[in-house]
Amino acid sequence: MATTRQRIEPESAGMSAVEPVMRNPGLPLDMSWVNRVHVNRSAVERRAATLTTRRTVKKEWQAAWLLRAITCIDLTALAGDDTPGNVLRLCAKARQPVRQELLESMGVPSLQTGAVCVYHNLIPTAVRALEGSSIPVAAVSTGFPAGQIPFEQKIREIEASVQAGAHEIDIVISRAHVLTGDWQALYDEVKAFREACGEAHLKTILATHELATLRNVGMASLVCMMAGADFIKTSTGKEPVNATLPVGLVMVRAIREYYEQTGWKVGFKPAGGIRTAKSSLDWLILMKEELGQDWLNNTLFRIGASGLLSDIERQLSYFVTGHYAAAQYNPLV
Ligand SMILES: O=C[C@H](O)COP(=O)(O)O
Repeated sequence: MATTRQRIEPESAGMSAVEPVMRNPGLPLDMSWVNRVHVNRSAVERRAATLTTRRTVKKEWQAAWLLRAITCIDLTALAGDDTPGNVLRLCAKARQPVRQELLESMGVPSLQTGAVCVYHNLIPTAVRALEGSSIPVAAVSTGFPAGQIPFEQKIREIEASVQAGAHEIDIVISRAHVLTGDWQALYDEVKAFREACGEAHLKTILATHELATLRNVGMASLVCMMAGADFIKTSTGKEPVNATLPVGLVMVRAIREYYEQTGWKVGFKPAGGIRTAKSSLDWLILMKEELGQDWLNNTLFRIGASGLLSDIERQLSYFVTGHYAAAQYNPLV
């Protein structure tokens, strides 16, 4: 039975109104800036390792941060066996990510995830299921996850997804452009994707594990932002290694530098393999420490995850009741 615990203030849970962020318009490719990117791997690894040990988030604050993490989740179904039925359940979960009795115990009237993320063919199902809510539908695109389809086909896929009602488009970059050092080709590709998106927001997936070096990750981050990316995203969730804190650190430092140089705020989305409440807190800590409060909301931060919500709900249930719910009472999302 849920008992009422410390009330969670909406602001600390990231549920108060957030100033709209003007979209990054991009700028001409500046190779002198891109070539200046240098990454000291051991310094990055040291900083990533200490980031999450220097700051701990306890009790009420932890519950507030977990609620905030939920508001930032791109709740994802990207499997070969996805069906309209799965996506309907996913959308219901996006509307009500945590049991109402738990929310009431924390004094939180309502909560929803940042977005629902699906393959192109399931956009209409998601759009219908989310009607009347403010939850955007994100679609993966451009031959996700490998991106090994012709350029024209990629453009048509983006246009078709926007036409079908997607508000956000998660594209994969051509890793070959990075691996061959053809930064102009990467810039041109992402700029064309941004144009094809129109009003829909563009998230550029770097698939960092396939970019060979952290320097390439930093350079690709910068080129995508120059080409007009609204978000830079770590991974597809399909690489052998997906979101890691060192890679995230390189990417958020690139975001910070881009902001300092241009005044434009670009969002960040770690994705792939994020399954525990503790790891969602680690990513929030990274954002707070490196980019500050402005990035701690779902206009500038998303977590791409298919299997994170159930652990967060389990931890919130513990916070409210003082014990963990038996496995059969935990949701399967
Ligand atoms: O963009 C989101 C990722 O594909 C999700 O990856 P995941 O299934 O490992 O959580």
